Amino acid sequence: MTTTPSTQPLMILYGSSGGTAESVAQALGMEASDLGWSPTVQALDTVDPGVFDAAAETTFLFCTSTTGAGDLPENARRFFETLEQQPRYLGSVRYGLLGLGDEAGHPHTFCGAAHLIDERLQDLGAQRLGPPLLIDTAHSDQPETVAVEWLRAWSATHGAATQD
Ligand SMILES: Cc1cc2nc3c(=O)[nH]c(=O)nc-3n(C[C@H](O)[C@H](O)[C@H](O)COP(=O)(O)O)c2cc1C
Repeated sequence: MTTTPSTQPLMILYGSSGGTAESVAQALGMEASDLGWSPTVQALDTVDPGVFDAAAETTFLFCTSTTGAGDLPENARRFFETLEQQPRYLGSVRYGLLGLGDEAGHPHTFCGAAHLIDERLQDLGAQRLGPPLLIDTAHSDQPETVAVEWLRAWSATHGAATQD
């Protein structure tokens, strides 16, 4: 538990093909509550880039696996296609990023979807808060635990209590 609770909204948006990134996102949401955030957890296909209209008061956390050869999961595609077709300036958007992938199985496209999301958001002016966490799920029995530990450190650095 943090000693300086905040009520800053944290919107956790996930892309997942087989459910692992979804499970990680749910674990992040539960931990984020304990850390004093006001989190929501949603699949990327349940929202559109209009969510960025709330960027002044909301911090975003993207969590995605990779499919194909470095591709976005199906449920993350429409969101980023819309953003590409109807680009908008994201200068007030602050986000954290988690990628899940298989480094040995896909060495050239490891966490490619997370990198795609990162490039698109930064191209539009968004600011990433800290380095992304890239989890090799082929060598991690507990990606949820790894992600939650990362969130504690990330939140201590980038949580509302540290922002003016
Ligand atoms: C068909 C398929 C293609 C994949 N391609 C990649 C890839 O290009 N890069 C990567 O890092 N991981 C790749 N992976 C690994 C998944 O991203 C990884 O297993 C992840 O944990 C799956 O999470 P999910 O259940 O949320 O989709 C692939 C997995 C499958 C089944």
